[in-house]
Amino acid sequence: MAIPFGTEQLSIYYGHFQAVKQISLAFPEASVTALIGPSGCGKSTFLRSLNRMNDEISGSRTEGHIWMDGKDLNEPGTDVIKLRQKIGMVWQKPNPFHKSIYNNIAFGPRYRGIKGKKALDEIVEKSLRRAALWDEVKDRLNESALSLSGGQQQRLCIARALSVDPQILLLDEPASALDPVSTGKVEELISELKKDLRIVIVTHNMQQAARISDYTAYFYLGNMIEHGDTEHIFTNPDNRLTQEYIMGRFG
Ligand SMILES: Nc1ncnc2c1ncn2[C@@H]1O[C@H](COP(=O)(O)OP(=O)(O)OP(=O)(O)O)[C@@H](O)[C@H]1O
Repeated sequence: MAIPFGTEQLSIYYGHFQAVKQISLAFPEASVTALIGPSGCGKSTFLRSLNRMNDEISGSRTEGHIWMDGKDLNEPGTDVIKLRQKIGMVWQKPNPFHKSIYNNIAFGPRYRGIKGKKALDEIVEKSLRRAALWDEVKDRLNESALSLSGGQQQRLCIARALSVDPQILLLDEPASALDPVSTGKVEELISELKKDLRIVIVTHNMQQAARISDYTAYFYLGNMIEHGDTEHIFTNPDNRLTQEYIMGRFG
């Protein structure tokens, strides 16, 4: 199968319960794909499976394929640590390490074997600049990351994911815990980052999905009901279920 990055017939179970049902979805480069749908429809489970994070949940099982550059990431021999460097993840609640701002960013590169101060300084600056946080923190790099505001902490988590040069960024409701100003900054950042990355975002915020995504997939009860250009999904969806959700008639 020649999908640069995407799933083929992906199913995910918790015990006997099937949370994700045979979803095939490709993620084009330099684009944002939004996963939308009512609570419990399988968005986060699907998102977490893309870098094999869902495997960490005991009792979960994934069937089908996750393709990246011709390799099936769902194969048992996959090195998940390396995989998670290529496919970074940012969670709903900012979760910086209890370390300095600098060491949050330097952690991943050090783990990969980069030890020199100059090289680490460069990565820290570059990652913070890419996450639009450098100007706000450049004079306090040795302070605790926990001294930052919630919105700054979330951009720090994005910078941390960027520090190991991922090709793909998975974002699970990254702005839902943030105030409108911080949300705007994260949205601007996503639009900037997509120039170099594939981004997949779970969001409950329809306006946000419409604003920042190029493609939208609508999930319902573990099925992907519809997928296509965001403009099409939001203005003239093919499926009645998608339309009802977008119009706020349920969910
Ligand atoms: N660890 C788990 N163990 C058992 N079932 C789970 C687990 N995590 C999720 N589920 C179930 O899988 C289904 C999909 O959950 P998931 O969190 O992926 O949905 P979601 O669309 O992301 O929901 P939300 O929008 O509320 O975050 C739900 O029925 C949920 O109860």
